[in-house]
Amino acid sequence: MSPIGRFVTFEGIDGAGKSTHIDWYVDRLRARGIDAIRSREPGGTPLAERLRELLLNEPMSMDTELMLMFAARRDHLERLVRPALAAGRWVVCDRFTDSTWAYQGGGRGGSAERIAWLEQWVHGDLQPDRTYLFDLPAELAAERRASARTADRFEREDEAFFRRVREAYRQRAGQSPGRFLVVDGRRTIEDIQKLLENDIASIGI
Ligand SMILES: Nc1ncnc2c1ncn2[C@@H]1O[C@H](COP(=O)(O)OP(=O)(O)OP(=O)(O)O)[C@@H](O)[C@H]1O
Ligand SMILES: Cc1cn([C@H]2C[C@H](O)[C@@H](COP(=O)(O)O)O2)c(=O)[nH]c1=O
Repeated sequence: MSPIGRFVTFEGIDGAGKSTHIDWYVDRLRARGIDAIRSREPGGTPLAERLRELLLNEPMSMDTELMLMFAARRDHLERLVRPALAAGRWVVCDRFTDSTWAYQGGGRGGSAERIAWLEQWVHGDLQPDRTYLFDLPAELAAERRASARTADRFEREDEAFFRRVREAYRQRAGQSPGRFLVVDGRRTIEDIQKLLENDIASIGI
């Protein structure tokens, strides 16, 4: 019997700690003999990475941003995610459509109806099997970002924007408690790793 692929996503406001843990998580899966790949959105394919460059750096309207996010996602799904899952691989992805609900919906105040329509069109019933939401107050995330790197177009948004994004994420997690695991980003890296390690067993190995 062929192995079952799994789709795992990492979510959270910028600076909440996703990138710190995702490589470690993929390594832990591989140590258990799981064929896992890491990807990210926007991005993950040559075309989607080019769209990422634009999305993170080029000024654009809210609607253009929303449509480019989904254009990048469609390419990523067609060329990388769906083939990998069909081959029984695990795809561990830094952000997916929950980011769109949180940033373009919560942060920018975009129409929920449009996001829902695009979500249905672009990926139908495909949803992650597990989503880790790294939850951190906006002011703490801003402090962590400041010491880490140069800000892109999203990271230059003010604290009120990130408070709305965080709230939208928390609402999403409340709507799908079976899919989400909310990780308190204030915990130590070691504590978070223990939590993730324990969780891997619960998602079907
Ligand atoms: N649990 C933690 N405790 C203390 N510092 C942390 C913790 N997790 C991450 N950090 C630090 O916070 C900073 C931001 O973390 P990281 O880059 O992982 O965030 P991110 O959520 O991936 O952000 P982005 O979405 O913008 O890429 C880094 O300097 C990292 O070392
Ligand atoms: C998928 C997706 C992403 N974003 C935003 C969120 C982040 O600020 C950037 C990506 O940067 P990261 O360092 O890789 O986290 O893109 C968004 O607004 N909407 C989305 O759907």
